Amino acid sequence: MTESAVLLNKHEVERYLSYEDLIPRLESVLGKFSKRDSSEIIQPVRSVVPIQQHNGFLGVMPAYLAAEGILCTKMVTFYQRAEGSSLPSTQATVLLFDPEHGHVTAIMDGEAITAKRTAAVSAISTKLFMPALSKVLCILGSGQQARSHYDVFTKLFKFKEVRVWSRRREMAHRFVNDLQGPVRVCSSVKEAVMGADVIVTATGASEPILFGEWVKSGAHVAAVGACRPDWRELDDVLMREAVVYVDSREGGTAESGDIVLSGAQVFAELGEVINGSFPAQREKTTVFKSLGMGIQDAVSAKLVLEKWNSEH
Ligand SMILES: NC(=O)C1=CN([C@@H]2O[C@H](COP(=O)(O)OP(=O)(O)OC[C@H]3O[C@@H](n4cnc5c(N)ncnc54)[C@H](O)[C@@H]3O)[C@@H](O)[C@H]2O)C=CC1
Ligand SMILES: O=C(O)C1=NCCCC1
Repeated sequence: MTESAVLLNKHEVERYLSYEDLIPRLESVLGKFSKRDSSEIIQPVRSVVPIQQHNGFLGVMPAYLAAEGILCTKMVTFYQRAEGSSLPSTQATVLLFDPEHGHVTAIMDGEAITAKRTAAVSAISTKLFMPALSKVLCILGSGQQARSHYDVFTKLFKFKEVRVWSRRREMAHRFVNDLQGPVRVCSSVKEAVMGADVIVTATGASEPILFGEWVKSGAHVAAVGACRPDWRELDDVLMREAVVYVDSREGGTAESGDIVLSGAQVFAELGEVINGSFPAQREKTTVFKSLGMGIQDAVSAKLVLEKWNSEH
């Protein structure tokens, strides 16, 4: 008879998951993943079930990390919501298993994990690729990812100015009213991104909203949305002129409309830069195209469970 699984809600997951603990674990697992040693890590590209009738998708994201003893899967739904909907567009649950015996050890909220680990990975890309002496951060979007990116970026980096643009101006104001620091609300994407050193795109857009002609040469773009092969956030000019990094080459090729439809070449994975096998071309305009990976959820969930265990 196995012990019953630990159940952790969003509030608990948020409390146990700190960026200080998470970032080094993500760097380490991204580096390991890029070595493609299948005796160490198994993580297929996620399976996605379209729910066409309701403008949604269900993604299943399993991962096994042998050395760490982590067996995990996240189930995530993502919907294109009507503007003003009060429902979150991304919802998720994470299951951890005992790899030796196969039973479930923890069931936890995956929304907080998805928000924090995605922002933490973007922060890793920004640390590697942002221009020296970066002063201006711009965030496009005002949802869950915009918020987690704001939190970690302003914690880790010293920007002099933060700008935000959202499709509906009142949503941008609501976003800003919830924050401690000063943020400038911009009325167009162009106004928001002109001269910015670091740009985060975290929207539900399916057509390009960010155009290369507006992006300062040498800027870094962390592109988080457009996770379907026919969706875009970035235009062809930006995709073709920038040095493109991804979290996983397989994910980028299968799921990113920005990569597939622009015909842009992927230069390297984040893990390949972390391992030193590819350079960080900091002096060039760079795009980190994030799709999200099961291994990122797996190390995050393990961290949460470790913290919970240490208190119980
Ligand atoms: N790369 C990754 O690992 C992950 C990516 N995502 C993706 O990131 C994006 C943001 O996710 P959340 O913050 O959870 O969503 P959210 O619903 O909380 O926020 C979405 C934001 O995009 C804006 N938006 C929606 N449609 C738009 C359009 N057509 N043009 C411009 N803005 C638009 C909304 O007004 C809102 O500000 C989504 O595309 C989601 O699928 C989400 C989780 C992980
Ligand atoms: O990695 C994830 O989790 C997601 N990626 C893209 C779509 C929403 C969830």
